[in-house]
Amino acid sequence: MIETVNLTKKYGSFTALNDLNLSISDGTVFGFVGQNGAGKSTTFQILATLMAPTNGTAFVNGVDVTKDPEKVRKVIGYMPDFFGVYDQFKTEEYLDFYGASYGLSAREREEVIPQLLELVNLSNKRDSYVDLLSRGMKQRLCLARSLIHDPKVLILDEPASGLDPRARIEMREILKELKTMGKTIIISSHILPELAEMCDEIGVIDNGKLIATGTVSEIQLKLQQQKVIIVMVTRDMEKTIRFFEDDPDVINVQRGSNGSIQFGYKGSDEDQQMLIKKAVMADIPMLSFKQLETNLEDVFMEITKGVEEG
Ligand SMILES: Nc1ncnc2c1ncn2[C@@H]1O[C@H](COP(=O)(O)OP(=O)(O)OP(=O)(O)O)[C@@H](O)[C@H]1O
Repeated sequence: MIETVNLTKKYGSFTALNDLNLSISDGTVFGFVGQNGAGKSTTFQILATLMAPTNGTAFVNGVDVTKDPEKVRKVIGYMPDFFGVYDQFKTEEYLDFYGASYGLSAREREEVIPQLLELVNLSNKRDSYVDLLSRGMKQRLCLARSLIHDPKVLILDEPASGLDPRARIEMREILKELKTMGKTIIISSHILPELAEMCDEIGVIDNGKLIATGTVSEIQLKLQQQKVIIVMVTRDMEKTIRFFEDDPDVINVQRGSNGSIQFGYKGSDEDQQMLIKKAVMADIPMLSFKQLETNLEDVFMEITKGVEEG
């Protein structure tokens, strides 16, 4: 289980993650999709205990990442979106080095490393220098490294980025195999079709905010249909939030600053007129009700691009 609770990260005055709430059950493959700079790597680095959040927290396998990072590290495998330089290592030595750093005995390493090389199709490269591997091979080696201690949870930051179509398919096949092994996987990409086939659920992040979650087809529908509304009230914030939450076309009501409330709306223009009327009749002290000019359409266009174009 992976859970984030109001997860917020600020870099100076810039908010990279804004009140992110995610819940991913055991055994799920969860795709985290968003444009460049949306906040994916920031989320993953917090989940991997490499960075502390500014506010909120996250739980991995029930353990709070801010309170017991050591325990979290034991159950996660993290694949960052960059690959370091390891010119002195051959493939097998590289995995051996990581196995030893995780405290695996020589015997355990001897057993597990050939299995991992087999899983990522690198058995025939065991004696090659890491720096001489192709990009796709390096990515697969990096994945093998993240699996060395048999973690329950995998956090994979753009594992298919920069790969050619064939290497992408290879990566996808390996991930499918990991899914059948029962791992909980959170995987990011800036392209929805890349994740569509292998993920049970998808979350879309934009400007540090989660703007939609669900299955791929649910997401596509939501992003196409959703408007974003901002309501300003002078008082009765809680009552107003409850009022809008009760409407079946309202999604994801969030409290903003200075008396504002923001939510997604999937009703028609007529439904929206009714909603305003009902709000007035319910004595909601609205100063304004405004439909935002959103870039949801841009997000939709960007993340649904074909993989070849991405
Ligand atoms: N150390 C940092 N200092 C300041 N700003 C940062 C820092 N790290 C990230 N950011 C900013 O935070 C935002 C989110 O970055 P993040 O790397 O999480 O995005 P991302 O969704 O992973 O993007 P990409 O797909 O390009 O990897 C970006 O605007 C980025 O410029």
